[in-house]
Amino acid sequence: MAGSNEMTINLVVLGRTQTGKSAAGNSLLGSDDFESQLSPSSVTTCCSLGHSCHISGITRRNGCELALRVRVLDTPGFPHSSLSKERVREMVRSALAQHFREEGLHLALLVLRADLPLCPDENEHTIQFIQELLGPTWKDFTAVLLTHADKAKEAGFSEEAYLHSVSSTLLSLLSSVQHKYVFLDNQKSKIKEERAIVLQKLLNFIRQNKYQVLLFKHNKE
Ligand SMILES: Nc1nc2c(ncn2[C@@H]2O[C@H](COP(=O)(O)OP(=O)(O)OP(=O)(O)O)[C@@H](O)[C@H]2O)c(=O)[nH]1
Repeated sequence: MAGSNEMTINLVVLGRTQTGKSAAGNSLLGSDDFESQLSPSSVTTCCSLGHSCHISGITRRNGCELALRVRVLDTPGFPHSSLSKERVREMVRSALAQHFREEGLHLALLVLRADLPLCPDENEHTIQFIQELLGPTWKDFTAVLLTHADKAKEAGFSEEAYLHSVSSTLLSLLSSVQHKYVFLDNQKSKIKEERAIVLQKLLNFIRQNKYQVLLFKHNKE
């Protein structure tokens, strides 16, 4: 994960199609690596890895500034408009093994839209999908990324008011991942300061989990 004065964090974005996974990946990387667009069918059809350049001013170790490097694996959504659940799962599993086999995965980001309710059936399928991918310790390695925070704000919700109004399904999901969640406005988060705030929150989650990583084995497709 780290040289003497640098640190790399490995992330994967997972979730339903059109929730803003690719946009979130771009926000975290500060780039346009991933194709992100509004579409009536799923845009992302394969996994791809993007990495940021070295970012300064985010984190320190023993009083010394570390250059942070972020790697993000973008994935096709689940459910997907043209790929089966099994196909998406195998593609993601194989990409996790290919890209994070040596260094491991620090954090999976479950991407949900803050402006849409999370319903029990959808939640159940998503959790099952993540559990199948990450295994029994998935809760330690998962944080929720609430995209479209701008829309929730436009509708008059502060973060606090939002959390008072959300479905019990989302509240219980947030509780099961030890309240590791971040609101994200993908329109704004390429701004340096906004991006730094989000990255610092993710680093705190990784620190809370003692910098542990999930390792993946190659499996024959
Ligand atoms: N207003 C707003 N729009 C967003 C936000 N995040 C994503 N979008 C828009 O949502 C649409 C879908 O975003 P994508 O990044 O392509 O979503 P995805 O989950 O990768 O989509 P698929 O690859 O089709 O599964 C695009 O038009 C984005 O600009 C956000 O935080 N706020």
